[in-house]
Amino acid sequence: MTEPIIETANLGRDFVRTEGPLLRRRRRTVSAVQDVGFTVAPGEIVGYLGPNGAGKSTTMKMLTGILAPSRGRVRVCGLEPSRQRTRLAARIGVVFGQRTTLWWDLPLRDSLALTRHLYRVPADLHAARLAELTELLELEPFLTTPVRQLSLGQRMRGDLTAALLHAPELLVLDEPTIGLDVVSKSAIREFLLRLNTERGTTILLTTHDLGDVERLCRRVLVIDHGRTAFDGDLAGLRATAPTPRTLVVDLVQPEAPIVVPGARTVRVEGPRQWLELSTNPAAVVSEVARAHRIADLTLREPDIEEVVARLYRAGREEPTALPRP
Ligand SMILES: Nc1ncnc2c1ncn2[C@@H]1O[C@H](COP(=O)(O)OP(=O)(O)OP(=O)(O)O)[C@@H](O)[C@H]1O
Repeated sequence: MTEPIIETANLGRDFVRTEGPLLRRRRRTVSAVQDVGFTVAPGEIVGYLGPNGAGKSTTMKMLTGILAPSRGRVRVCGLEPSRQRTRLAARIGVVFGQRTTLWWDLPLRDSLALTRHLYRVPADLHAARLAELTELLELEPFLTTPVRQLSLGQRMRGDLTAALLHAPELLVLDEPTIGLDVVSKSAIREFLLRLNTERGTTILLTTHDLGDVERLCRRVLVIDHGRTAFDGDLAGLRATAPTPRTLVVDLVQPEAPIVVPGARTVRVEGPRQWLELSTNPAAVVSEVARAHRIADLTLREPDIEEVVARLYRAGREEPTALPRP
């Protein structure tokens, strides 16, 4: 069996916070990450999901060596991140969507040249990789533009290039498409897919954008309150937190809310009605068609956002019953 590229077990990290009014300040220990355990094999794309404050960034920081764990085990590329940070930096690429590692005042090309020195990449290798990434990420039009003048999408492409010039085995991304428009998001996603399939680069990403998850992640890890709450594929996640499918009915003309067995009309807008299904869609469709004049019908699968939200709610109601694979 191949060695995992990421390995964590019983991983935890506490922070001491000072709280309360000035004269009665108290120190309180909070566990940002309580008990996280998962492994990632080379070549996987894994989405690391969870609500705000669940512990995603803290985990990422432990994986990349920025933070030392308070307890538990973490190995990345066979190294202990916080103790072997420099060696690890040569093997992984990291992009935090809301921050840039590029030099703000330099043209993108010069900023990327400095990155080469940082990672001690030989000049010819750097030139070849830069040419390849320039083509894949379409950097040419803005290579001479100072980083501060780049759009968010252009800067993200620059940051990805900087993270990949030393050809890392693992790419760790924290919110890689945050704030980007639809076209830029799609360009980044397609690029990441190619990187994974053509170069075999392993990718671990946090995201609140469920389009990222649906397009990229064959596997998702859900973290809630600092613990691994789910580890599996999207279909498994959907099955874990069953969320009804919706039948969208376009009637020929507006009508009162439809009443049929096996469905509940949850929304009406003019001639369009949304029916939440609790049974086989075929039965509902034939019943609706029998009793109403229909212009169009669409069956909608539950949005993954809703599925994840249901999983969080389930976790809060019954924390010990969280599904594990
Ligand atoms: N340096 C710190 N000192 C004190 N508390 C911290 C620190 N860093 C994180 N925390 C707390 O730990 C918890 C987890 O934070 P973390 O940033 O890892 O969550 P997250 O899942 O990345 O959230 P988001 O999606 O909002 O980025 C939060 O309650 C946060 O306030």
